[in-house]
Amino acid sequence: MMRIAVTGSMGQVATSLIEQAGRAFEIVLLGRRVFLLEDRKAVLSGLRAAKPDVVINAAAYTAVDQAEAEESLAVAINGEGAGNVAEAAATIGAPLLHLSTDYVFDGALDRPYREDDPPGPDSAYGRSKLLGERLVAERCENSVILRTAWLFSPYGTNFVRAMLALNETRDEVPVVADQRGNPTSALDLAAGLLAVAARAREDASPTLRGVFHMTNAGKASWADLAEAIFSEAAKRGRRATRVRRITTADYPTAARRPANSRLDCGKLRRAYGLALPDWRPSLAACCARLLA
Ligand SMILES: NC(=O)C1=CN([C@@H]2O[C@H](COP(=O)(O)OP(=O)(O)OC[C@H]3O[C@@H](n4cnc5c(N)ncnc54)[C@H](OP(=O)(O)O)[C@@H]3O)[C@@H](O)[C@H]2O)C=CC1
Ligand SMILES: Cc1cn([C@H]2C[C@H](O)[C@@H](COP(=O)(O)OP(=O)(O)O[C@H]3O[C@@H](C)C(=O)[C@@H](O)[C@H]3O)O2)c(=O)[nH]c1=O
Repeated sequence: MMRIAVTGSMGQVATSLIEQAGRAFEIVLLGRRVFLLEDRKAVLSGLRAAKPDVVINAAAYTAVDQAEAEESLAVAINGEGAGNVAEAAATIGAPLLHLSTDYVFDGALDRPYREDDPPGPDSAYGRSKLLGERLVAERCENSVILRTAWLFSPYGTNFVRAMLALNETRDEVPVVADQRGNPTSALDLAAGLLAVAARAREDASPTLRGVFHMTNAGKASWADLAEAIFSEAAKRGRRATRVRRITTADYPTAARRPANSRLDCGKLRRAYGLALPDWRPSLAACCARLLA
């Protein structure tokens, strides 16, 4: 059975990988208790001891607003830390799947971003993730960098869980309507990552390496997503919370987020024959679980 070492034991993606792997893949979780990404030697000895066929780096500093005040920590984990994982994966000879984000783009384009569009992050989190992409590409040729976006799942911290918590007490919630992206189920993403891992292990062709976008199909603004979440809640007899559609200027945050961060996933479909489904049924399934 294929053995996959996953960094980030309690994270949304790591937990979703465990759920989707079932009995088909053996997942070895390497959480913070095993090593910190910043600790180069510990990363190498931890990955060496795990003896994986493939490594998935799902660990990261993901607190977007907090990163503005802690950029050096975000860079140490998402930049240098990702580089440490890449160096270790190259040393042990395992292909690496590394996760990155739509926030590497500034959001000025008015179409979905392609892999070769120039990045230009406006946030500390985005800059730290872009450095991670560069170090992974430099230090591990045998790597696949997968940019995803707007993750939701029954696990961890995410926008869907935040909205369902607000639904318990609020009749109306203001939500920004002028940032557009691709809401993505971490469970759908995990299924896609396992398919990429299996293929990447068998086939080292250059067309299967490099940067790829992987999100659910379909776009939304945060306000659209909130409306869909509250509609799922109302269907199940919960409060009918309304969304007040506001602008980014009406909702000041420490970090600047892209106005458009939709990702074009055509390259993944052409190279790997993979496309994730529309976000709406996956959102409904996630809400059904959280509201059960
Ligand atoms: N969430 C989102 O909306 C998006 C996420 N991504 C990317 O996807 C990946 C996974 O994200 P997600 O699962 O949501 O993240 P989470 O925040 O849910 O989990 C991240 C995990 O990283 C681990 N971690 C944090 N700091 C360190 C450290 N210093 N050393 C080792 N491990 C550490 C933690 O592991 P432990 O459990 O052991 O404490 C934590 O559970 C990340 O690369 C992220 O940038 C990309 C786009 C969107
Ligand atoms: C909670 C809340 C947020 N918002 C806005 C703030 C922000 O512009 C937007 C999203 O807010 P959040 O802070 O929940 O999401 P954010 O942390 O920006 O999510 C990002 O996380 C990182 C890890 C990624 O890589 C990105 O792809 C993306 O998923 O919604 C509202 O308008 N109303 C609200 O009640």
